[in-house]
Amino acid sequence: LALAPVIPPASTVDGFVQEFLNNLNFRQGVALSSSSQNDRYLALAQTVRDYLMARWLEDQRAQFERQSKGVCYLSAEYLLGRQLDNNLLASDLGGIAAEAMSVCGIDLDELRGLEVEPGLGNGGLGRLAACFVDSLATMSVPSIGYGIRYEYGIFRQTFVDGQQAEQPDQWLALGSPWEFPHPEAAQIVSFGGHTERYQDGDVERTRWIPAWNVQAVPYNYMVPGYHNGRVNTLRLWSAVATHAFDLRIFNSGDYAEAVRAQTFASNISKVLYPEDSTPQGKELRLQQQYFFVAASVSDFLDHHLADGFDLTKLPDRVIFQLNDTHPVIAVPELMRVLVDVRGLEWDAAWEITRGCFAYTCHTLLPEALEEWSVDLLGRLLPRHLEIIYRINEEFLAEVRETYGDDELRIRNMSIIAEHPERAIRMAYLATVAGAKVNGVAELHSQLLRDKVLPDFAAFFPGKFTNVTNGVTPRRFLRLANPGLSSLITEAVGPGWETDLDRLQGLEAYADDAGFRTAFAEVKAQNKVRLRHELLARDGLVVGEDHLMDVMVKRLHEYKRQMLKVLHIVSLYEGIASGRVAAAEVTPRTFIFGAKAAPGYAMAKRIIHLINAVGSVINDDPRVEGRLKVLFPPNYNVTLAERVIPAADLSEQISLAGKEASGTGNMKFALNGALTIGTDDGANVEIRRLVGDENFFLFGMTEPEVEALWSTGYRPGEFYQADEDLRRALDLIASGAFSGGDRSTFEPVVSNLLYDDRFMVLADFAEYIRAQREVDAAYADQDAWNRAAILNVARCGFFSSDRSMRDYINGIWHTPPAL
Ligand SMILES: CCc1ccc([C@H](C)CC(=O)N[C@@H]2O[C@H](CO)[C@@H](O)[C@H](O)[C@H]2O)cc1
Repeated sequence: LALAPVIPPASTVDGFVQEFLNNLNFRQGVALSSSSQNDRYLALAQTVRDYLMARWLEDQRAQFERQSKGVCYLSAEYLLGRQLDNNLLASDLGGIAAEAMSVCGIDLDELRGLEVEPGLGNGGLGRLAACFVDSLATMSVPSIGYGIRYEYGIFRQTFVDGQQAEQPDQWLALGSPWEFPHPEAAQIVSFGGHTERYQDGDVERTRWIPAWNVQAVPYNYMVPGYHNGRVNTLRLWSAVATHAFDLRIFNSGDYAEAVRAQTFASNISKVLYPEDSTPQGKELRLQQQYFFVAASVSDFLDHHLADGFDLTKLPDRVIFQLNDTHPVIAVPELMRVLVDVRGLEWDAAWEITRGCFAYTCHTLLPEALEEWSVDLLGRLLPRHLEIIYRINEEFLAEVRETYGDDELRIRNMSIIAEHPERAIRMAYLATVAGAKVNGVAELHSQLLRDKVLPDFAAFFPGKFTNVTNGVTPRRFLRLANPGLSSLITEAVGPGWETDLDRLQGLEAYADDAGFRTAFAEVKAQNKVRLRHELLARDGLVVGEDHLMDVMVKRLHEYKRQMLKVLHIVSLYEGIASGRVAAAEVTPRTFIFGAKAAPGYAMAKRIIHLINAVGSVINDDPRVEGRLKVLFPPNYNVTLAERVIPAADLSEQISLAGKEASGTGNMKFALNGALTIGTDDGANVEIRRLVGDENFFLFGMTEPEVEALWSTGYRPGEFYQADEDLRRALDLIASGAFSGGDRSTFEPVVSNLLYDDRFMVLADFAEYIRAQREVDAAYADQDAWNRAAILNVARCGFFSSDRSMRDYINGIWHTPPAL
């Protein structure tokens, strides 16, 4: 019986109904007649799980048996989005489920609306991890995603008087049907304490005497492949105390003390840090990083290697991909386990370790590169500090061998920064230990080599590479845009979902008037759907037959939401002043979606300004029907799936050299929106593939930005020289959007006039020029739709499956196990 295969339920409507009712009755413990909507949703989720379970268990067994090389993706964030529809799509059960639910008198649509998305990430990095694990499963690549099961994900954003307010994200409150706890596979993770040397025969060894421990309890999530019968695992760790409750203290009446250990421990996986660019250097953050990394490394060594596995062969068995610097403490952790626990020699252990890691950098902002103070790291992880010191010593010895006593270079390349305080440069540690280091778009990887880590690029020839990001076409095209998906299938046949280059087949249809009409109809339908969504969700009214001008991404000054605001204010000022006839302005609805890190004051002011501008414009009869500014709160994956298919214009307007890649830009292009953008991140590759004529390029290039910066950038000069710019800034400064109170947005205006680190004023004129081209182009709907179809046809490259192929061929060497 033990070896008997697990039989999934019958893939028939009756089979599904039976399974559903079983779950409702026996798992939820309710009868259909008395069941709540949430009971029905949970039972539905459990039923879909049951259909995927057999594949999952078989896959786990087969992966262990095969012992072929696999990927362990280490990420502090996974922005998964809702699971129900994706799992129904992957298992091709959508039709059966809808029918089965109607047999039970249930509206599947209502149930899918109940799902709370797991917001276990901030933005680009977290969503990319989710797209990558989806592609790895769909490509049958042996892999495990490891991360943290935060009790509270990214905060829920609401607006109070137009200002961002944050509420805790209680995503687990109504149960989480997609997770499987495995307390039996818990790992012990230690912290603090000290190290001591001891003699082991003629070998001097080190042992770590920790001060305290916690348990890491794994929760498994299914990652189903698309129509390939495969299910990979995402294992997220939750922290609990080793001794949850002290009865003796409880009986002494000190209840808080009795559970202090539990509270202390569970704090580790309590909440996601909402920063996505500036590390706060908080101890709890380092605890979180070490917690999931230590649990993951031990989990893999303990549960995924065949008995008697020869650890020197580990690099042929696994690659740990470091999703930015957040999991880099895994490097000294593997060294500790190999040397202190498994008893290997240092050199043998280092040989293994540097063959097992690769590092992806996701940023260009110097302030986003993590550094941990030697004090903090030494106190929390004393053994790891020792190991990092030795790694650095041996590395600098090699540097010295190559360059001699070039002290400046030594200091510049040292993993240990000396000023302002002694700190560990985590990006340097990742680069020294990683077999490969990659950026996430060609320009980004070039700048990594030339500007961010030039010494390392010179010292480690062949180590630096590029893998341009991608997005999963299952969620962001097939699921989010069913209208366009069926048009594509009609045109190029089925199968493009797992072979996105087949979109090229659409090229010919760009010249087919009938297809253009059908395409335009789909876009119009998606706009109607969004109109209903925003009205129901936030009471926001999308303009009829408006150009949908969309900017959705985290709020950050380098992404330049302020440039978008100045464009809107400039249009409004033109009409309000009577200088421009309203009829001359292309009717536009501007949609913003953006969360600001709670501690990022300027970002929060800009959110306030966007809402303030919106409420004035939306209530001004002079621009009625011409300009609309909508800012639905709490932008997340679910809202993205609604907004992106309805967009005409995708705003990718960061200062050149600042956005590592962007992935929203890819999702918009694949959904038939045209991009207005700078030559930054992956915009460069999008423009190259879709053609200059199908892309609205503007602004300085990265070298021009460098040149202007180095010659001294004086934003005030641009203000003086550009009348439109001056009028727009003056209108904001006048208090026109703050009830006449000039002080409200003064900090935003003066920051642009006297600092403007991301050169909003310098690129304004060019941006306005490009926006006028957009107006002109949009006036010819047929030409616009032709360009939009060509964007879809030429963006198959931006599938995360292609990204995975690049990682597999260039970094991991983990061929699919078919
Ligand atoms: C420690 C604070 C912190 C947290 C997250 C991050 C991330 C690296 C920020 C991030 O999400 N970067 C984005 O990663 C995407 C996926 O590669 C890129 O497409 C975006 O350009 C990049 O901003 C930096 C610093």
